[in-house]
Amino acid sequence: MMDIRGLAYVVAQTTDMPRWKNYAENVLGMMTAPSANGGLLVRMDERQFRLAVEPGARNAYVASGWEVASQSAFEQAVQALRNADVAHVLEDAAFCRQRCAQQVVSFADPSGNRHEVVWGFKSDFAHFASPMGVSRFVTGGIGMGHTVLPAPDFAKTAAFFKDVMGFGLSDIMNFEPPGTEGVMLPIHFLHCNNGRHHSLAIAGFPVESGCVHVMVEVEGMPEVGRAMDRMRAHKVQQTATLGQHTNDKMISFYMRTPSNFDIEFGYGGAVLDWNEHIAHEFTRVSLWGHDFSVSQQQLLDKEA
Ligand SMILES: Cc1ccc(O)c(O)c1CC[C@@H]1C(=O)CC[C@]2(C)C(=O)CC[C@@H]12
Ligand SMILES: [Fe+2]
Repeated sequence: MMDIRGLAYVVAQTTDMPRWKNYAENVLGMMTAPSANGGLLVRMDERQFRLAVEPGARNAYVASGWEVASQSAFEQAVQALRNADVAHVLEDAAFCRQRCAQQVVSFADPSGNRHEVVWGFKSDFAHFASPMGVSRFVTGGIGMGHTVLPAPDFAKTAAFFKDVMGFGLSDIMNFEPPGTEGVMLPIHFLHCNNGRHHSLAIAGFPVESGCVHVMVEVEGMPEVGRAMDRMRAHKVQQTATLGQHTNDKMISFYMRTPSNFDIEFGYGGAVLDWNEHIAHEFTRVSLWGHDFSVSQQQLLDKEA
């Protein structure tokens, strides 16, 4: 079984690189640098990148990068893929350079989402200086945040993350899509070997862009509010209002990225001790706020 320490990075693709650069710098408040392959490396901390944007044929999510702590942990991860008969590629030196890692193994989960397991990140330890004055993104030992992936083949995908990738179940939500009755779509919130409530969630429905959302976390409530101001100033589509989740206590809002998945921008997520946690099912998305109908409303406003 793998011993994953956190979400190291995510990869997206776009048909409009200048739009992504503008979004990353002026809305998210992250640093950017051009990459060797005509893409964009987006920085949230001292690492070379946490979000890689590649030129592509569509606007979509490409891959999730998962970090293990050492070469032996990497070999153990590859062995877990072999033992489970999962097709995988040990990426070549040029690819590893692109990902700023010593070694990369790539594979797909049973729902077809691409994953990369890496060890040994590269960093120039340049000071993180947000172009929008964001003090700091919360990364480090708990990873860059969380990602929520479509898992239409739900049971197989849940088993894959538990049995092959070593994730643990934090909690469960059975989601009733608005306007439906009796339809229950499962969402599992999963943790790896760090204190973040979830580094991954899987949702039992397909998503066109390849990802439901990626969560990034800042250090204080003013930084969340200032990001909302920038979202409005740049006319970015908001997909949920400010609110606070019941399970990880995160205070966050949601907005669209140029790659058509969402970013959850939050503060104050719980860091848990897994020896004390008890898995449960919750029936309420948020303690307060998080109106996910605003994205629909904005579309209706546009049509009117
Ligand atoms: C319920 C929840 C707990 C913690 C999180 O970090 C988190 O993102 C969520 C929301 C999950 C989920 C979503 O992202 C897409 C829109 C969903 C399906 C809803 O409409 C309700 C729950 C939402
Ligand atoms: Fe989330």
